[in-house]
Amino acid sequence: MPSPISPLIIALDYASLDAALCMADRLDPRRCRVKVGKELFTRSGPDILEALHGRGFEVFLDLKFHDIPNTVASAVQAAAEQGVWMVNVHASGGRRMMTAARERLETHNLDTRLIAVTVLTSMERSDLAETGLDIEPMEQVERLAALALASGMDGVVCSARESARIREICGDSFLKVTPGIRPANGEAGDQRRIMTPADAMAAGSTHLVVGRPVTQADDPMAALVAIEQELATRPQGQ
Ligand SMILES: O=c1ccn([C@@H]2O[C@H](COP(=O)(O)O)[C@@H](O)[C@H]2O)c(=O)[nH]1
Repeated sequence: MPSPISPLIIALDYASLDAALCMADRLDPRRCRVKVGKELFTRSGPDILEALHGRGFEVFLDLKFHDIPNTVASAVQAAAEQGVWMVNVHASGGRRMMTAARERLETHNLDTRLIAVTVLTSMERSDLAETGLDIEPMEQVERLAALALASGMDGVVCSARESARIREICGDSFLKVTPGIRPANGEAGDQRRIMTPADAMAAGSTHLVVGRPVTQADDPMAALVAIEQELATRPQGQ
């Protein structure tokens, strides 16, 4: 299947396979990738992956594995063997967990992108403090991104607010997959560290994850086209 040149990944956060495919059938796999998350996968199982692959989509399976190294490595292997383009783990699972996942993919010659979640985009400083980390999200994101790089990850999930800093620390080719994307004046909802699509790209994000701004819009296709136009018309060099 041809890789889309677009950085857009549409989050298919739906409660059924039929609802997700209804949306997918309006999308063009040459213009975006799609993301399958916990709700949809728990309800539909691997059938959704087969259906999306059959339609030509590259799929990011966003299950954020976080467990002991052997369990995570086996889950990552299972995802990759189902042909997903990208899968993720939590960087806070630590170096041995991430390394085990990387080694498992290499042992089985699986080329699925493997990335690690740093700090969820729904979290702000006060949320971190309640978990015992009384620091700015940026500090923890920097720490976990460096650990993810050292543990063989292809990139991280972070907010676009951290993309520029991660590019400095981890380089251009290290993927910065950024949810929390909101059009100007868009509703943040439960997200806390947000950015507009154009600003996120200018900051160095390599991929933009967009869910509700498209899927919950009155006219999802118009919302998607508006984002595509915002990206197409952003100033050169940004
Ligand atoms: O830190 C993270 C990690 C994952 N997500 C996922 O991205 C989408 C965002 O959806 P919106 O509707 O655009 O807010 C969603 O599937 C999350 O599970 C994230 O938001 N933040």
